Amino acid sequence: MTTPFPTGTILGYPRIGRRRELKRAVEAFWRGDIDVAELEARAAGLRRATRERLASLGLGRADSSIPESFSYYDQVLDAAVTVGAAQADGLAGYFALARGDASRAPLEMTKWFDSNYHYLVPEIGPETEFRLASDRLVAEFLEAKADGFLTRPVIVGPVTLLALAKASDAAPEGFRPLSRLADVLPVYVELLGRLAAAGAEWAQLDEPALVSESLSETADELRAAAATAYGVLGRAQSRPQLFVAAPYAALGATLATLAGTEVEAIGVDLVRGTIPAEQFDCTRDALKGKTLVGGVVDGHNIWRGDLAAAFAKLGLLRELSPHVAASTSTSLQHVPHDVADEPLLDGRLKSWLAFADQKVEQVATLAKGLSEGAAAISSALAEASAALVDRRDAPGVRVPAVRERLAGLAPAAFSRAPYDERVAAQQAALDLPALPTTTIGSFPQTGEIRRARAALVAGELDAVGYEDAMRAEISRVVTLQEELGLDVLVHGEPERNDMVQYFAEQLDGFAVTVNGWVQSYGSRCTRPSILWGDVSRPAPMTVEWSRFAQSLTAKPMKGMLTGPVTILAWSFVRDDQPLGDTANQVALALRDEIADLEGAGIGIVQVDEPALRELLPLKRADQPAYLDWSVGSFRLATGGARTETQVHTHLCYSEFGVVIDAIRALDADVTSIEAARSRMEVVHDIERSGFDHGIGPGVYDIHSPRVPGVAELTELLTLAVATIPNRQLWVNPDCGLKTRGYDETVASLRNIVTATRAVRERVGTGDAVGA
Ligand SMILES: CN1c2c(nc(N)[nH]c2=O)NC[C@@H]1CNc1ccc(C(=O)N[C@@H](CCC(=O)N[C@@H](CCC(=O)N[C@@H](CCC(=O)O)C(=O)O)C(=O)O)C(=O)O)cc1
Ligand SMILES: N[C@@H](CCS)C(=O)O
Ligand SMILES: [Zn+2]
Repeated sequence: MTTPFPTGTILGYPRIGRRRELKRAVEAFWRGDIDVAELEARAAGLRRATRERLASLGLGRADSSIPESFSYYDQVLDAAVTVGAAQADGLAGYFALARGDASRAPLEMTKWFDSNYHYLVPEIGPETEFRLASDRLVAEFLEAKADGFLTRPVIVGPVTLLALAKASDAAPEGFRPLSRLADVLPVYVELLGRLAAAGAEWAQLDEPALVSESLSETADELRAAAATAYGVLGRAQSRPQLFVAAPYAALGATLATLAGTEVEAIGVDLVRGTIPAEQFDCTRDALKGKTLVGGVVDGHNIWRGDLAAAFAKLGLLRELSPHVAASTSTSLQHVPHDVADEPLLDGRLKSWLAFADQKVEQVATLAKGLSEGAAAISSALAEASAALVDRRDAPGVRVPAVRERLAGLAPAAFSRAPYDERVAAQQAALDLPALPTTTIGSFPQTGEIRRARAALVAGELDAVGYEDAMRAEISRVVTLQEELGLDVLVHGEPERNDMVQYFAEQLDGFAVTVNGWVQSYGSRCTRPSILWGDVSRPAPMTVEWSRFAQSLTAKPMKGMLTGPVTILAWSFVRDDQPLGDTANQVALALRDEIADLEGAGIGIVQVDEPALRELLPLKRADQPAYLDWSVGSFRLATGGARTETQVHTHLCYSEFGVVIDAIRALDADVTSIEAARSRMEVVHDIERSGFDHGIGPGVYDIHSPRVPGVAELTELLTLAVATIPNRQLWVNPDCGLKTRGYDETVASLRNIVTATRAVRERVGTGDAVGA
């Protein structure tokens, strides 16, 4: 006797904890403060609290509507470990895969679709031996069952796992992990068998790869892989009913492909995607009693949204299948826990918002509407609609002065002097050697710095005391860099809680949260700001810190800003106007900041855009328009810089090749990018692309506690100088140093300077770009 799919569910829930309990437990384990049993006990406590919470918000205890979506670090790593594609000896071994240890480098990390979450990239080759190597998913299901919950285990599906993996070092040229699909499927079959034996009635397989057009596989290849995979899993002898979820964009023709297999439920993202009318006929025939799970509540964003419109979308789905369920468009891992947990947010703003818990309630409301009819939820729909109207007309949402300034911009505002002219002017203004060394901006955010900020927030330290502490830290960092012999210095960003939130706190049009933590990767979290109104800059934001830092040294001090695209990407952004319009408002604020930095004697300004790749739409047809506005907003921010001001930008977590044209179009004088984990593979992309501005491929992987040795660094730099003209090359770490400790940072930077000097001697001292 099979049970139907629940009428309301979510694809996943935040796992870090309302007060970041998981972060604290995992980091305590890494420090050796607690043992593995204590870590497991705390994680189990968190899972229990989550199930209870979800039940209290309206999901059922016994109908498989609560997803079992916990992870100690990352869901892709979990799937890789489960099928034996990554070897982990216990939890310590699992974390070593993620973070590296004395004997091995960590797995590469990259963006999860178009979110600000990062997953670990499994390495799979012809030699990979798949086997069911972990029973964690079964154990967590049984843990829930023992507490009286019938939950729905969630795992990354086989197509996505392989499509996101990279070829192992041992693999021959051109090898693609997806070619191992037939070999990994028996492991999934075995896992499903174990889940069925444990009593699971439904299992969820996450297959976001099926919606992406940014992977190396074509849509046809992914569709064929889906047909194979779910053909096999659907025919498994003993298994729970299968729910295949395809979040993050439209599933397109693959919906019909999945419908043609024996899976029982299919999840479609109806926030980012639609089902075109022409697909209706063929899909309706194929669906044959399957449940269509409509992702109509936005898992990406925190707006309360148009609940009536969401309900109407579910009504349309009913034309395809009589079995329709309401869900979130993606896992809720991308949003914070609870609006009610924000004591400092303005009440009116709060009424426009829905965090994870409110979204669960929205799903429960929609499910009630599906079961009992629209009349049963009419007051909830009307309240959500009223909040939308209130938001549209509220003060600050549309500010005439901001809009008039943007409307009056001339095309010249988006361009600087020709590059050659800039190189000559910068050469005259700066005195840099070949292969100049620099860092990306932040130095370690020590406990002392964070405690000082916490004390300021708590009112235990006044503004003067806080500023003194930050100035002392800046002085230490400047002295350290001079001692190390770095060429272009930074002030270290100690005063920034986060590279986006710091700016959001000072710009009009933004609100910030107190407890709105969202997992970024592993134990690291951010509190994305809420961009709700028109943006403007009431006062300079960074100038006094940079002026102070420059006063301490004769070397050039880089001013440090976060670019408009990244500020948008890492905030929750208003959804009532095109992103490009909002980005240009932020850009104008940054443009004014750059002018003020120049006025304070700063000759190099870095405008970080690590999220440029992240917002790239998954569908190719949408990419040109995105690149147009994103590049445009960066150029608007930097277009007012003087010819002799050297504009840097920095990107991390991107496959450089994918955004090379956009990087070129940014027209920054110098671009630093992440490259160390992939052992400088990127220099070949740079060479092939003919990129001719300054470029700093990272030589130090700052996501790992490992200190790179002089020999290893020399090897990386030798590779770089052999491939890229010396005059273009800069030497820097992959990214900022804020997550590292001082000992490893000092040792690594010392090695970088030593290796650079050795390579400089070997290659001669041709001028650097802008030197
Ligand atoms: C560079 N990246 C960033 C992304 N997104 C951002 N918004 N910002 C980024 O920098 N995305 C991609 C990448 C990689 N991602 C990250 C994300 C997060 C971190 C990180 O180190 N996060 C910190 C929290 C940072 C922060 O907000 N700090 C605040 C609050 C500090 C705090 O926790 N205070 C304690 C009290 C103090 C104490 O006793 O220690 C408390 O509240 O309990 C601050 O500094 O004021 C994290 O810990 O997760 C890195 C890369
Ligand atoms: N300037 C920032 C960039 C991070 S992507 C930092 O150094 O932390
Ligand atoms: Zn970075």
